[in-house]
Amino acid sequence: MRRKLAAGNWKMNGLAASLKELAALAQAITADDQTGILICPPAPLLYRASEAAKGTGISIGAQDCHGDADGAYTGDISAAMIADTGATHVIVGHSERREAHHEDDAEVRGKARAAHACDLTAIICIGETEAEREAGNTLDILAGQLAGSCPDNATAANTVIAYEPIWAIGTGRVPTLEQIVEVHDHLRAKLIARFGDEGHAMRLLYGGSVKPDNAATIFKADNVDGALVGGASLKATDFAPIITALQAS
Ligand SMILES: O=C(CO)COP(=O)(O)O
Repeated sequence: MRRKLAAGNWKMNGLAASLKELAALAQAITADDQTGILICPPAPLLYRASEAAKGTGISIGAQDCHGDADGAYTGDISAAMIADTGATHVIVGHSERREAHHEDDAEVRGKARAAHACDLTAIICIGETEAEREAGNTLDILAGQLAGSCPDNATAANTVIAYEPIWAIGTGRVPTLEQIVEVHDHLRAKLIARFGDEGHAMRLLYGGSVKPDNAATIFKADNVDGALVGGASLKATDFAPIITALQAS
C-alpha cells in the first residue's frame, strides 16, 4: 500500500496572514496514517509555516531549490536552507519553472539530487503541452521527462512524481479519467522498469485543476496516489474536501 499524498502548491500567493488558512485546514481535517498532507508556501513563509504546522499532521515543502549546495547564486535557495526552516519536501521541475526559468530535465535532476542530499523529499513534476498531446506524443514526452528528471538514487521515500498536463494547470480543464489512467499506468511501468520495487512504491500524483468537485473521480485511478493542487489549495474550505476525498479513496 502506498501512502497517499495531498499536496498544495501556493505558487507566488500568500503573506504571513495567509497562515490562518493552514490553521483552518488543520481544524477542518482529520489527519490519518494513510494520507500525507503537504502545503508548499512561498519561501519567505517556510519557517513560519513549519512552526505553525507542528503537531497538526501537515508537512511543509518548498516550491524550488538550487542544484548546488551553496555558492554565488543571488536570490536562489539551497536545499539545506529549506531543510533548515523545518520543511521536509521540495517541488522541482514545475512546468512554470521549466518554462519561465528555462529549466531542463538535467537541471531538474540536479535539483532533485540536491534535495535528496539534504534529506528532503523531491516532488518531481512532468507534463505535456497541449500541442504535444494533440500530436499523439504524450506518453513518449512524459517517459523522456521522467527518465531525464529522476536521479538514479530516487527511492519511494525520497521521491514523488507529479504528472501535471500543462494545458490543465489553472485552466479548469481536466483530462478524462481514461487519459489520467493511461498516463499513470504508463509512468508506473516506467518506474518499475527502472527502479524495481521502489518504482512500485513511489507515489504518483495528478495535478491540474483539481477541485473539490472532481477530486473523487480522479482518485478512482489505481495509480493516482494523490494530487498536487494549485488554486484550490489556497483556501482551507477548498483544500479540506479534496483531502477528505483522497482519504476516502
Ligand atoms: O500547477 C499546479 C500545482 O502545482 C496545478 O495548479 P491548479 O490546481 O491551479 O490548476
